[in-house]
Amino acid sequence: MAKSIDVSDVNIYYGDFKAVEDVSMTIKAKSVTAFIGPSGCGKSTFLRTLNRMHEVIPGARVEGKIVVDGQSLYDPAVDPVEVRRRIGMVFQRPNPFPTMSIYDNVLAGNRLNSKRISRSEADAIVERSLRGANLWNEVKDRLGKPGMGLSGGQQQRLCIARAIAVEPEVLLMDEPCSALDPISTAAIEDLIHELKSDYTIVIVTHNMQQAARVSDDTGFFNLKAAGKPGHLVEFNPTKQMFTNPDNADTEAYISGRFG
Ligand SMILES: Nc1ncnc2c1ncn2[C@@H]1O[C@H](COP(=O)(O)OP(=O)(O)OP(=O)(O)O)[C@@H](O)[C@H]1O
Repeated sequence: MAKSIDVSDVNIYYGDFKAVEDVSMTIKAKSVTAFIGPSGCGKSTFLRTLNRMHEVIPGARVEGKIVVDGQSLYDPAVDPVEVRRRIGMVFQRPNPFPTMSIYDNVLAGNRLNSKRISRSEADAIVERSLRGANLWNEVKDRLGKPGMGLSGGQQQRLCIARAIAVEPEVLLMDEPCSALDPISTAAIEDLIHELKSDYTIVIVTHNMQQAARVSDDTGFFNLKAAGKPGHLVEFNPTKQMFTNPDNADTEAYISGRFG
């Protein structure tokens, strides 16, 4: 079940350095939300707080509140490992496990999470996930071959299959197309469009056209000055953001006048 995410007054630190300041927003369930903004303004840092990946960095911490469907993510009673299962992540560079077959790559998360999966259950998860990632037809005859033998775009779809195999509620994507050619990028964008009927998707992208094409809502992050924390300048429906933004800095960034 896709979930909404309510973020209130979030500050994010690396040790003493405040990287992101005072972010509040509501990310809608079953929609695509894009984060855009110049390099270093904290988009990836903020994304990683949404599934408690930020805190694996020594000294890193988060203040404020992030609530997923009524449950506070940072409540002491919440298990961060369970959070990362419910809120999956796809990274900039496709990262299939190099020694594993396509089949085992898809199941890697399930094998970490649960006790035993029968062969027929495993087969069903692999097929469902690869179909979900639009990769099944391309790989169904070579499931035992290494995941690394696929093209970059296929590897990224394999990583998406691995992420959806554990049936998360939310999918976080950190520049998922930045290492891909335009055809693979289009395939991933089509896939994002299809996946949003089942998942809440949050994507960081440097590609403004991509944000405009795939997202329903967009958040524009910026820095007040070098060395200052990043902050959320504007969060609005993507259509409005790209045609009639509220903020002059958003308009300057979108029209390519800075960043
Ligand atoms: N592991 C880390 N330790 C300390 N500081 C970090 C770490 N990762 C990021 N930062 C700092 O946090 C700030 C935000 O970085 P972040 O990577 O989140 O920005 P970004 O908007 O995603 O940038 P880009 O678009 O270049 O990927 C930057 O000042 C960066 O140097």
